[in-house]
Amino acid sequence: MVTTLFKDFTFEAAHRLPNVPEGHKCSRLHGHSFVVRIEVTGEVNPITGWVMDFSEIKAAFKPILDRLDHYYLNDISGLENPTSEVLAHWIWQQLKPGLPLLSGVRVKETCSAGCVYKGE
Ligand SMILES: Nc1nc2c(c(=O)[nH]1)N=C([C@H](O)[C@H](O)COP(=O)(O)OP(=O)(O)OP(=O)(O)O)CN2
Ligand SMILES: [Zn+2]
Repeated sequence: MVTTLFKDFTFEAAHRLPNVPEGHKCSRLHGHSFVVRIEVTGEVNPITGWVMDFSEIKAAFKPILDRLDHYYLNDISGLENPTSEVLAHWIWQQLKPGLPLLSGVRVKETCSAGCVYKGE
């Protein structure tokens, strides 16, 4: 049986979007309480009853979370234009080598807006 697990993380960060049209509100410095959902897809082990321990997802994501929480995202290499889309792709690239079962990265900037990246 194959299932998809998810684990949600939150972090606070500031950003601005440098490539939006002049006068766009997002060209100004502002912050979000970002919510990131990490999804992992795999076979359920018949003995443990899980694909992997949720704590393994937490451990894999922690070093990445620590690079984002309470930082100015534009200062991070690869996040010079930190849209939700760019951030989701960046997180995927950082996380996939250490979490091969990764199947999705969802980034929510606000309660009503965000994106999902599921690999190329
Ligand atoms: N496709 C994208 N569009 C926008 C992004 C993005 O990353 N990808 N980002 C922004 C801004 O960062 C903005 O802070 C969030 O956008 P928005 O949903 O417009 O924010 P509001 O809370 O002001 O939304 P309302 O529903 O209008 O209150 C913009 N667009
Ligand atoms: Zn924003």
